[in-house]
Amino acid sequence: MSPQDRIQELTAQLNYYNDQYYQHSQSVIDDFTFDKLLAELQSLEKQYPEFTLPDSPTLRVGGTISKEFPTVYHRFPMLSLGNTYSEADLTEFDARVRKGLNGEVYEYICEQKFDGVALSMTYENGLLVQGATRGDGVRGDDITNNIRTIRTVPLRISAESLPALFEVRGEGFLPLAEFERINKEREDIGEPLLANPRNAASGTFKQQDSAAVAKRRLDCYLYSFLSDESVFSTHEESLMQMAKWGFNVSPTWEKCADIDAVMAYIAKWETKRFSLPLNTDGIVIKVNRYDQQRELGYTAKSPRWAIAYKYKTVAATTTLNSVSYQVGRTGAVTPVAHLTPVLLAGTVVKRASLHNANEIARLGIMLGDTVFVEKGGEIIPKITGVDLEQRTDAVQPIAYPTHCPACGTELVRREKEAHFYCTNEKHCPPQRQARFEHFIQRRAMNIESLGEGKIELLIDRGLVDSPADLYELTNEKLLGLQKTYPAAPVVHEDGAEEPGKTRTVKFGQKTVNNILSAIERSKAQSFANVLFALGIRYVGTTTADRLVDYFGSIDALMAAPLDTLSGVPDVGPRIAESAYLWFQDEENKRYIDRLRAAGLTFISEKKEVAQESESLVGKTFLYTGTFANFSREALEERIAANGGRLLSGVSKKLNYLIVGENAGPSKVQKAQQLNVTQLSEDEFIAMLG
Ligand SMILES: NC(=O)c1ccc[n+]([C@@H]2O[C@H](COP(=O)([O-])OP(=O)(O)OC[C@H]3O[C@@H](n4cnc5c(N)ncnc54)[C@H](O)[C@@H]3O)[C@@H](O)[C@H]2O)c1
Ligand SMILES: [Zn+2]
Repeated sequence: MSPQDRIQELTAQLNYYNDQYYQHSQSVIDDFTFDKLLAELQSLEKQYPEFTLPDSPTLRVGGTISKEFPTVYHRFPMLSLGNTYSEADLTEFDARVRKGLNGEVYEYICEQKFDGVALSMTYENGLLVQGATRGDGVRGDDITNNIRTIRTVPLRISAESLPALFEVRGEGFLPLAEFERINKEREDIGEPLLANPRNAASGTFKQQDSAAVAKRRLDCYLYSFLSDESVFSTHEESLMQMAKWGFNVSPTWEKCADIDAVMAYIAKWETKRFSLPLNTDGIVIKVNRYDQQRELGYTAKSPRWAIAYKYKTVAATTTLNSVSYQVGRTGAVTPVAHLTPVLLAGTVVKRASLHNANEIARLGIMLGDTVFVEKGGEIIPKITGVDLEQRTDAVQPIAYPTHCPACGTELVRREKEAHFYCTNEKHCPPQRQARFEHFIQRRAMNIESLGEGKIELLIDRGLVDSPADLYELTNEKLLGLQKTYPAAPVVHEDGAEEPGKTRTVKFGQKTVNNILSAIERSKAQSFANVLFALGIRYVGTTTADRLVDYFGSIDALMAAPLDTLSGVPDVGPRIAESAYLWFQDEENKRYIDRLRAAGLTFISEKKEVAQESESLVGKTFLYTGTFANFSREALEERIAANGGRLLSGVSKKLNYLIVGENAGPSKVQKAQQLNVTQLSEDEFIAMLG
């Protein structure tokens, strides 16, 4: 292929990857390969500048702006960072810095390279007025409402030394624990899993509904402070002061006197980074003094005073010994790879998820193969490929089961889905067990005292088959039950196995009392909780809330035609069909009858709001007009959830009138006459604390 053709090919390919990555939050290839292709293009363009295309990805900073959000111009451009995977390049970077600074003494600040989404936040007179994405570096998306949902981003900040106008920048991310929680929930209701925390964060920030964004607890680490006034003289000062002001600064940064100290920092964090609450993909090295940063300046894409060092993915090779199949709550069958134990980034790995049959086919993997396992930030490592050179004649194809490994029912594959399913929903043992676990969780019936193997024992002894049976348990049936379970073996770093401790589940009087009272209390759980507890595919807590708001009772819901169901806000045709079919099933109808007879709640009462804080306790409120961040309901909910009281009109008893756009003039006037304090929307938000 001629250089010109190759340049054309790479440009098209990389532009496609960039578009998928920044606009659609999808990684089609891994970062290392992406960076290699980009470097190849860069070097070809250097050799043959005449072939550089006008839309070359080397000319711009990553993402573009999207149509859905208002566009904002950055006061200071948001650049990318030069990056490298080699220490030799770092030494070169250091040499360039030394040369650029003409023999002056300089220091570096090393930080983690957080793997998320670059965010910019502008504060005016201490108030957060704008939050934006990096976009193309010059203009980004105005996602202020979404950024406001990040609890660690202060909505208002007051300190004497703060300039009237300043900007902070940082990385928005989805903490790993939150990512796992969301995926667990998605698995529970049968939704496809999110691929990785970075793409999930980027996708979340692009959502239009900030209430949905708020449900995912995003976070943000700040790493830069910008203002026209010169507030600091070093990056170090800015990090320390931002933390003091109450911004969320990760304490992982360090000052390094020279490039050797930088190398030591890199070595230190190579595996330690896996203990951080978020994914990182390297280290960012910055010259500490601002005057020296200015001296070194910028290229079109990135600062000359900083560079990112990226870690190569941590991989190991081991042998695939066998594959077992797990059946989840919704009947989805997931293959699990059993490996010869191998040490990977400080932990012993002996199992890896293979996701589904497609993944096995894609990898072309066979039993006995030598496989590559990689550790991303996720807790379960993944198999990324096969070392074909090591393949022997002894390998065996992986025989994907045609029948459920747990109950023998023939597996089916639904249209457009990657998983095979066992359809024996009610009686397949792992599905039944998972159905109970779903039922007793806090967000459902909250009978968690039945956790940790107790359900297993009840099922074992034939005391329960359906969750409705829980309501027929008695002291006599439970007291004294006992079973000892063999425990999983413990694997050491050298691969040696040791039998684990056995586990005994025992129902003493205290345990039985706890269980029976939790079961009794569960009858008071709200209709939304009960609806979620039923375990209808795709019906998560949010959908359950919507359905309850709309129908108010199980009878209305069960009588609803499919069309009505799919017309409910946030309930699409897919969820509607799943719910509709579930309620048509005779066995499900009997199940509901039994739960109803047991006294569970199947009708909604006035909506109760969960308490958020006591910041408004003892204060009374009224609002007028419309608001950027709240619907009327949401505003009323915030007042109640923070302990405030809503009044129905302006009177002497009123403390605050919250004034929005197009406020009613009579209310405002009366409030003025009675000396009632008026609040803007932002001021109200700040009061929430
Ligand atoms: N896999 C794919 O398909 C694909 C596609 C496009 C881009 N990418 C990846 O994205 C990279 C390009 O992304 P980019 O332009 O955002 O640049 P980058 O990831 O190389 O570095 C710049 C970004 O680093 C972030 N950052 C994290 N911690 C920081 C800290 N402590 N200080 C300063 N900045 C910090 C900021 O968001 C900043 O914008 C590529 O190198 C590639 O690895 C992958
Ligand atoms: Zn089964």
